[in-house]
Amino acid sequence: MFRTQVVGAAVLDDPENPARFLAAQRAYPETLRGMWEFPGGKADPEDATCQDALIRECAEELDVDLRLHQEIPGPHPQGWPLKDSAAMRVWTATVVDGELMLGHQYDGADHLELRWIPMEDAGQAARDLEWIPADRPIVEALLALYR
Ligand SMILES: Nc1nc2c([nH]c(=O)n2[C@H]2C[C@H](O)[C@@H](COP(=O)(O)OP(=O)(O)OP(=O)(O)O)O2)c(=O)[nH]1
Repeated sequence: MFRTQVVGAAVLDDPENPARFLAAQRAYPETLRGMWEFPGGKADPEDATCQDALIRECAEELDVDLRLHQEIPGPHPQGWPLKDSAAMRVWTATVVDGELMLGHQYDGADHLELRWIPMEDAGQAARDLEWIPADRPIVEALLALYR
């Protein structure tokens, strides 16, 4: 049992045949600043489900409405283990309303940058990013889904 439930979105450019997915560069805390992650956050007690939490977090952080597709199942029912007794459930998703503020258009407080990452070349571009270490197996699982 993990104390903190985190949820994350692997936002795809196309739900069936994705060429790119979205990565977000964290702005805080200082220990994670500059590292890349899946947009999302902590599920709140007010969220009826993890899916609701993920849609809410992405509306708040990215100002877009997501449709969720499939879960990228982790090794545990609570998803993928992170640090500090937290685990993250991750879904693939697409944007159904709103515009992503890419690159330096992004002016929210949570991230330094949002970037589309190409999935071609066996995911080399994704692997080259400095991910939060706990996210690396999730990135591999995402790439494997569409290989
Ligand atoms: N959102 C997100 N958080 C991740 C990922 N990988 C990872 O280890 N984490 C960690 C970082 C944080 O300790 C925690 C999520 O917290 P958060 O700061 O994003 O959540 P939140 O928006 O609800 O934040 P807050 O209100 O508590 O500041 O999970 C990831 O891919 N996405």
